[in-house]
Amino acid sequence: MSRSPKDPQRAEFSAPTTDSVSAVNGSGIDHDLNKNHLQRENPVMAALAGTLDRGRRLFGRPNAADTPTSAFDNTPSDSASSPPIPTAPKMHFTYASGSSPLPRYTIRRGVGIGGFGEVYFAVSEAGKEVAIKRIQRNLDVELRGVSHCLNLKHPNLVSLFDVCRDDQDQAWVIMEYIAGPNLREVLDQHPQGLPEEEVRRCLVGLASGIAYLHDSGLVHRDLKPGNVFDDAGIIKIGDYGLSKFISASRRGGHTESVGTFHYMAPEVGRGEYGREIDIYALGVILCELLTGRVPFDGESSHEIVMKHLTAQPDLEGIASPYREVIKSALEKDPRNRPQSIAQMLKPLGLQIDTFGSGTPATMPSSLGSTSSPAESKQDPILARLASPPAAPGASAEKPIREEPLARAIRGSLTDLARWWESLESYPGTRIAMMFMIVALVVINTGWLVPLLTFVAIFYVPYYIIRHLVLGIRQQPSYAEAHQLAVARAQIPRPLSAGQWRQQKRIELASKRSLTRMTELSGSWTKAIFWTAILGVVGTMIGLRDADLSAENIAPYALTAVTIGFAALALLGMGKLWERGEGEPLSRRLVLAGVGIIVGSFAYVASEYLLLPIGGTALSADVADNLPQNLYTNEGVPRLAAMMAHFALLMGAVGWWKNTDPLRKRRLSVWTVAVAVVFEWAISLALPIPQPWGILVAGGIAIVLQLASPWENRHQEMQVS
Ligand SMILES: Nc1ncnc2c1ncn2[C@@H]1O[C@H](COP(=O)(O)OP(=O)(O)OP(=O)(O)O)[C@@H](O)[C@H]1O
Repeated sequence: MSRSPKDPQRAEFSAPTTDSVSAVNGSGIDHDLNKNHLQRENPVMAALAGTLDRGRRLFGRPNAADTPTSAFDNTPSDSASSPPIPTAPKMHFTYASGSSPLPRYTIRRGVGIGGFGEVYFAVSEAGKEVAIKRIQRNLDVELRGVSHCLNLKHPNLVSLFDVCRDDQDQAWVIMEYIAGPNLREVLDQHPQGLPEEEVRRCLVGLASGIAYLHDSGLVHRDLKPGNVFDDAGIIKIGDYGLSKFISASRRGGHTESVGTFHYMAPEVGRGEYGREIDIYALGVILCELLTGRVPFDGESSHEIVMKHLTAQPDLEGIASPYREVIKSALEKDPRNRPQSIAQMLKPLGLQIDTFGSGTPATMPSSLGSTSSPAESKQDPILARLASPPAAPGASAEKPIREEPLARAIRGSLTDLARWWESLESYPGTRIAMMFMIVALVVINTGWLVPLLTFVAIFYVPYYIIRHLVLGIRQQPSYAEAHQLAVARAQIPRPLSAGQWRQQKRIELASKRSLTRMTELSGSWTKAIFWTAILGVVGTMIGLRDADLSAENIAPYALTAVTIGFAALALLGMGKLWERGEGEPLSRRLVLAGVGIIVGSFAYVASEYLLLPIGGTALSADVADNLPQNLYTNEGVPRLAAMMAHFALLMGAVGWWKNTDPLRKRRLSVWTVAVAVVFEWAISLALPIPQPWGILVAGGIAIVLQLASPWENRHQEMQVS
C-alpha cells in the first residue's frame, strides 16, 4: 500500500504496530497526556483524541496470535497471467499465493493492507479475477443490510459481489478487482496537483458515485484518494458501505470515528455522520487534486484535527470558482455546506450521473432537496425512503430528469451569474451594465415580446406534457409501493417537522397519475368557486354606493376572470411539481412563460369585455414617461406590457409554494402579502392599472391556497 510519507496518519497505517502509542501523534508526546489536555480545552477534540486511541488499536495489524503461519511478501508471483499492480512497500500478508482461505477463490497475491484488513488479488474457480478483502478478526461484521450495498450499481463505484465467511468465521468482501492506480498513488506522482482537465474528470466520476450513494441512502464516511481508483479512465470509488456493516468494535454507538484525518469533517468528532461529511471530504480531495496539498496539514494528527475544528483553509492560488466551491464544502458547520453533491458542483457546471446508467446527466435537484441530510443521518430508513436505490427489487422511484431546455437556460444563467460576480472588481461597471441591459430590453421589446410569447406558447404545454408522460412512466409498481409502506412503518414516531415533510414528499411523488388528475380537477372546481365568491364579495363592497350596471361590474368581472385563469394555470403547474421540492430557477422560468399567457389572456379579456384596461387608472405624468411600444399615448398598457408585467409577476413570486400540499398553513396571510408587494414593486417599473393589479395578485394567492389540498401536520401527529 503506497502512502505519502509526508502524512503522519498514513505513515502510521503503513507501518502499524500494536504498541506504538506515541506514533499516533507523530511527535513522541505521550498520547494520554495530550488527550487530558485536549479534554480540558475542547470536548470535541477530546472525543477525537479518544478516537485516535481506538483507531490506532483497530487499525493495528492483527496480533501474532491471530495470524496463520504462512505469510508472504507482496511480490507478484504469477504476473504473466495477472493484471499489473503498482509497486508497493514490502508488506506482510496473512495468506500466501495459491492458498484458498475462501472456498472457490485462490489467492494470487496480496494487494495492500488497510484499516479494515488485507486485500488480495484472487481468481475464482471459473477464472473470474476479483479483489478479496479479509476483514480483521476484531471487527464484527453485521451482514444485515449488506444486500443494500451489494446491489448498488454505478459505473463510478467498485462493484461489491458478495460478503462471505470462511471456515474460521472470518468475513471476506469479494469485489471487482481494479488494476489501475488509486488517486493517492497518482497524487504522490504529481506533488503540484493535476491539470485542470484531469481534475474535472476525476471530480465528475467522484461526484457521480457519491451522489448515487447518497441517493441510495448511504454515506461513504471514508472518502480519500486511497479509496478512489482510476480504472482505465473510469473513476471508481471503493470501500463504500463497509463502515455501514462493520459494527460493534469499529463503530459501536457511533462513537468510533472512521476515515483518515486529513479528510475528516469536524463534526465526525461529535459522532455525526451525515452526507455533509462526504461533501467535506470531497472539498479536501478537490483541493488536493488542484494543488497537490490538503487544506489542513500538520505535524501530528492532533494538529490536523485541531485545524479542521478551528482554522480557515488556505486556498491561496486556487482559481475561482474552484476556490469558492472548496470553501463552502469546508465550512465548519455542516449546515452551511452545500446540502447535496449537485449543489456543491453547481458553480463548476459539471454534469454528473446519479442513475447508475453510465450516461452522464445533470443531477436532479428535486432529490437533492427532498431529503435533508441532517434528517437522513438521524434516520437511515427515512434516508433510504427519500432516495430509494435503483437496485433490482428495490424501490426505483427516480426523480424526473431536468428538462433539457430548462437545463441549458439554467447553465447559461449560472455562467452569466459567474461573469456578473467577476465584475465586482470594477466599481460602477455593474450599474452601467444594468442600465445598458434594461435599455436594450426596452428598445427591443418590439421583437422580444413576440419571440418570448411564441416560445412560451409552445414550451409551457410541452413542459407539462413531458412531466405528465415521465410521471406516468415512473409510477411505482405494487411491490415497490408495498416495500415503501413496510419501510415507512419502521420509522420511529413522532416524526420531526423535517422528517414528516420528507415522508410526505415521497408519498406525493409516488402518487398515481389518475389520482393526481382527480385531485387537480377537484382543485380547479374549488378555484372557480372561490374566485366567484371573491368576485361577488369584491363587487358588493366596491359597488355598495353605485349602480349595479354592466359598465360598473365589468372591471370586477375582469379581475375575477384573470384571477381564475391564472389560478387554474398555476394549480396545474403546482400539481406537476408537488412530487419534489424542485429547482426554483427552472420553475420561475416556466412560470414566467405562464405569466406571458396570463397577461395575454387579461389583455384579450379586457378587449372582449370592452373595458380599456387602465384607461382611467394611470395618471398623466406616469403615462408621459412610458415607452411608446408598451403603452398607448393615454398610458393604456398594450399587449406587450401586459405580457411582460405578468411574466415578471409569475416569475418573481414562488407561486408553487401556494399550491404545495405541505405548506405550513392552509391560508397564509404572509404569502398573500408577498404577492401584493411583488405586484406593487413590478408596477413601479412596468405599470398596470392599480389597484387592479394588486387585487389580481392578492386574489390569485388566496384562491390558490384555498383550492389546493393541504396536509395538516399537527392534526396528523395528534392522530398518530
Ligand atoms: N477492489 C480493489 N482492487 C484493487 N486494489 C484494491 C481494491 N480495494 C482495495 N485495494 C487496494 O488495497 C489496499 C488496501 O485497501 P483498503 O481499502 O483495505 O485500505 P485503505 O483504503 O488504504 O484504508 P482504509 O481501509 O482504512 O480506508 C489499497 O492499496 C487499495 O488501493
